[in-house]
Amino acid sequence: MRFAKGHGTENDFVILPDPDGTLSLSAASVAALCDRRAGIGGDGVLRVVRTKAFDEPLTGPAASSAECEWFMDYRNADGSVAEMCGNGVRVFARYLLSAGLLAETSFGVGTRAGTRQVTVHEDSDITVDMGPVGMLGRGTAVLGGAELTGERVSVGNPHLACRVAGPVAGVDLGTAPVFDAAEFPQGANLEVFCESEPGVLDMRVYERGAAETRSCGTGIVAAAAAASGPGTDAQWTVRVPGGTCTVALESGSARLRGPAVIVAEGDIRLPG
Ligand SMILES: N[C@@H](CCC[C@H](N)C(=O)O)C(=O)O
Repeated sequence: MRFAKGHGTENDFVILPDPDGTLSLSAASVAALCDRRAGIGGDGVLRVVRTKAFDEPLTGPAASSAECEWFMDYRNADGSVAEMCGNGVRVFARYLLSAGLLAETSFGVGTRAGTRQVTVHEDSDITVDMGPVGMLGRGTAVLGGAELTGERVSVGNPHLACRVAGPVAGVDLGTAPVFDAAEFPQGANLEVFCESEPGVLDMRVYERGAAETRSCGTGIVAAAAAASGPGTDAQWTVRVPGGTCTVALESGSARLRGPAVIVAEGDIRLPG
């Protein structure tokens, strides 16, 4: 089958075009595709399916085919399903355009968290309207035996965004954080961030279902929201190991802007 590979600030994805929804994608197949030695390698898989052909029952705010022709079926590298992926939506949009599946510069993309509106800029950056940002109160995780406290934030998917005192490079993200199951029944993504200069955050992330990645769009929004405080409108530049994005927080919603590129295309026999 055809595949493409793309990334947004080095959060990288295997893209599988499946317009008519005929592909049966097991967790084992996803993990094999994302394997960096035996597969293509990626932090996740973006299955590109027409919204009207996406037949999984949706529990959250459903994306309708009237709002968006295409649905991003997101899978983490370990094969688990996620509600949303901010960098993934940008890369998904770039793929739709480069594959000639859409020609507009503004359109909706379906996700399990609802439709996300995308705008493609002349400098080739892409902005995603990330929808409502839910500030859910304080939360904790244990990382390497030490307790970290931060803000629980929903960006369609769950996050614990923790402000740390020192440079984020000093935080050991080599082991999986342990979350309180009462606070995070579905698990969570963990962000550590500090304000390196006014209006600029440095951030690293340990992603649910993938370990440390070089960027996470929903995590960038969660860190910006945690740094601002509930109900505060603000603009942030967020630096991650894989690059830089900007976030605009306004009236409880967020817009995320950053790059997205397709780096390879080819054929692969689907593993599993
Ligand atoms: N990298 C993504 C988030 C992908 C999903 C996440 N690991 C989860 O399980 O919630 C992003 O750019 O937002």
